Amino acid sequence: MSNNNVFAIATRRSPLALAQAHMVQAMVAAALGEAETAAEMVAPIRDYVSSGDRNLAGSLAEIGGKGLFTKEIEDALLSGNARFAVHSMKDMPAISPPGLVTAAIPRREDPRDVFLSPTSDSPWNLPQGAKIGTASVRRLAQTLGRRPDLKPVTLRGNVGTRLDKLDRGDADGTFLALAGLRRLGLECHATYIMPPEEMLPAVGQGALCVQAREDDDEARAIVARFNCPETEICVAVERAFLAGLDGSCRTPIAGLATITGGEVHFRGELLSLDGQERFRTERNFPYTANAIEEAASHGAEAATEIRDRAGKAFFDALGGSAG
Ligand SMILES: NCc1[nH]cc(CCC(=O)O)c1CC(=O)O
Repeated sequence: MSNNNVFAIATRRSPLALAQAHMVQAMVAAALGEAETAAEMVAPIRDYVSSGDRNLAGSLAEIGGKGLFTKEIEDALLSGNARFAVHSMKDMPAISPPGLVTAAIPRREDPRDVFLSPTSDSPWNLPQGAKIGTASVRRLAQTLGRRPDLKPVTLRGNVGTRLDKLDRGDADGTFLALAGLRRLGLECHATYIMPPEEMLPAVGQGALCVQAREDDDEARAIVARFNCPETEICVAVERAFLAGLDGSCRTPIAGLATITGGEVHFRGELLSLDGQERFRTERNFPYTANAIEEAASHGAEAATEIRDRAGKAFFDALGGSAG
């Protein structure tokens, strides 16, 4: 496993993944003290087609859930073909594969979801029985909870593909992460930014994960320079909450931590697939940089509370492993 001097960055080939990899490429060049014009030389981008991208039929849950979008890229790291990998934090499995670590979490982009529709200014104002296009069990449950009459349709594919499908009338409305739209320069397509009170985002949404080999001290030291301690704490709370509840994407789970005035504020929720059952909790605690484990313990404790309140029957009904 040779560490060549080039800091190659592995990524998926989708337009969003490439945009994110280019952002990290610029950060790596800056951390190395290189001019932006040298970025492609010092940190070339190597793109891979993931099994998640190859299997676009069916829902994520059916195909096999999280990990599908990360495996090929992680293999590139482990084999030494790349020094870094860039992932959406939202797509990361609960547990890091052996030999790899999250080496940096850059400052988070806006974590909120957006609603997109050619005809309606909000999901709540869609006509009776309208088609809502989403493959996300979380977004669907959160929507059906308030609008059980809406008809779910699958609208998978890259962000651009989904916008095309929406224009063609495959659905009357859909949801996307604001972060992704922004990174693609497509924010103008957003119809309505969902307040977290109306749609709590997915755990990790809007954050990036810069992964490296655990034993690659040189690579880890470089990206540590653009790690964002606040984002790291927020992601630690949210991911501990997710891990404590299930961690798969078959369960409608949402979680968002924010920091204001030196306080971490966390909200988490678990829903039934039809959104009719909903368990919410909150935690507030002082922000301390680097207190990752303490932050994670708040998320884990919030998960235990929700798990107890929901009860075994709730998880059995989901058919999940979170019994
Ligand atoms: N599930 C795919 C995925 N993974 C991360 C993002 C958005 C970017 C982010 O959350 O940082 C998206 C698309 C979407 O949900 O709209």
